[in-house]
Amino acid sequence: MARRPLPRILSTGSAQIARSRDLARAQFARSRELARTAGDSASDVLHPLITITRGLRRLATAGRRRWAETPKDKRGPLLFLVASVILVVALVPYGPLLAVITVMAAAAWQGRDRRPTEPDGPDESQLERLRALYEALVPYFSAADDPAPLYTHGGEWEKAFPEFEFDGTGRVGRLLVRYPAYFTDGEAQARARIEHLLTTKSGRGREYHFDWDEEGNELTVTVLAPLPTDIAAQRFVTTPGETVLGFTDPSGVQRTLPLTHGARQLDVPPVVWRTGIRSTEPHLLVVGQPGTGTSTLLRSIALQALQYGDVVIVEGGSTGEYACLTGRDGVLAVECGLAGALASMEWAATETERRLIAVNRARQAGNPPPEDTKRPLWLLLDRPTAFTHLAAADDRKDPLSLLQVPLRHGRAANVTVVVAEQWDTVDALSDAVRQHTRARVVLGPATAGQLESVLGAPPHTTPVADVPPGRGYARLGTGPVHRLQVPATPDPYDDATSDAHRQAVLELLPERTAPVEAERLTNLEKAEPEPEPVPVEAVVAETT
Ligand SMILES: Nc1ncnc2c1ncn2[C@@H]1O[C@H](COP(=O)(O)OP(=O)(O)OP(=O)(O)O)[C@@H](O)[C@H]1O
Repeated sequence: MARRPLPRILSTGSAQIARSRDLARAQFARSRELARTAGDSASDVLHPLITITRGLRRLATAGRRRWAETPKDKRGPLLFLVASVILVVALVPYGPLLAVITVMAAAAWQGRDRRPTEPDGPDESQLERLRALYEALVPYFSAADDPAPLYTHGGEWEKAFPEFEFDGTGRVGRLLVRYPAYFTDGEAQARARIEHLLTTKSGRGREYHFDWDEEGNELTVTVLAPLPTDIAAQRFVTTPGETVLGFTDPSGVQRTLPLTHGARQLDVPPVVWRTGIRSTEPHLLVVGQPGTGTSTLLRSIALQALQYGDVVIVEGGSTGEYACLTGRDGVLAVECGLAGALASMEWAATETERRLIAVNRARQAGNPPPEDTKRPLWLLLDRPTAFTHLAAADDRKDPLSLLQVPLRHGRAANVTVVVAEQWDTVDALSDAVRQHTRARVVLGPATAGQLESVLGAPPHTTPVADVPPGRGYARLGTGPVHRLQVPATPDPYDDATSDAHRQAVLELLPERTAPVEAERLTNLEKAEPEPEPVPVEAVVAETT
């Protein structure tokens, strides 16, 4: 079909608009150029005056400091000496003129710019580093039949590295690498080879971020600053339903969190996990090696959850790391034994069903959800697979199998499940746990394969050799993989805990209400009516 021409009035009108827009842009550029030239000339003319003024200010400050440092009993003689000098200068022929010239010369000398002049380009050792990097990349970024290769031995590295920055130690801090279009940047293995090479050649012991621009055939390598490891647990500025998992890089998230760090106030980018009815990642799985901080993360989550909800803790490690929470307001149970874990999980499954039925009934009657379904309930399970083995040996039900209902219907019933497991037992987790925990955290050292198996995507940063406790990666659903540092939330009953961190955790603990709390769960169980079958359509509606 032939394209119809634009009506004449429209085409001439739009051409005029475009012409006037070009004219305005050119005028704007010209006036900006004029302003810049005028600014440069003014600063050239005024430069001596600026230097002398700066020098006079420095001389005055030095004089004031000298006066303040002089002991009180010596100030009288000093004043007398200064007055005598002024008198002599005033009486000597040309004295005042000479004095003014001397003061101006001294001020000019004092006011000179003392900043070390920045070198125009890289120094010899930095050039050597760039050349070495370039040479190392030649075998990966060249092809025998390339008529104009960007990478050749002894070639021009300046074309391959158009932008670079060095840090204070003389190592590369940021580098823009251009590569030929035929490099297979879509293949994970090809990328990994380049990333590994750049990491080793640019200096080990640091974390690097790799940003591949496939369209532009460019790779930006950035050295990441270490995440702060000593931020103590505290009340975070969040809304109900938000949980701070830890802190990350400023480039990864839009938001910052005001924090207290010792005597200082900081704004730190957080990884915030949203739970509740509208959450797309209603449950969390944390995996790590022993001692990497998984229990610390669960304690941090518990302290935040207790602000607005109730918490049930099931601890398979039996290390007593949650003893500080026992009997606190809102802590329904802290279970370390199989019988207790089974009872808690049975109650949790029944409670989830009860809430679901109540919410569905209210909806069908056109009413808002009842009040007793709104308070968030958190089930925190630390190494629950330990009970799987015990239950099998004792011929009893596996507490993990009871998690199916809270995992499946928890979102609609305001029930959130957090499971922490170690690498060696992670395979023992049920399918339901894997399927419904869409928020994921990996703490401590892990191979690229392990990270991908839990997070579902590789991180864009390199791992460090020495990983501090609480360091790892977080991914919420299908979002980006963030570097993560969990806030220091140690067990306050641990002797190794520092006083400042112990105090920080103790201040966040709710009031102790035991022994009433110890009986609360049992009472709840007794008062619980027999669960009614959940209407199938309603459940489907909730979970989609
Ligand atoms: N975010 C953190 N900041 C500072 N120290 C931490 C952090 N996380 C953990 N630690 C310290 O590391 C040690 C181990 O932490 P944690 O007990 O939480 O690890 P874990 O993975 O649960 O291991 P385990 O199950 O063997 O106890 C503790 O001394 C703890 O204080």
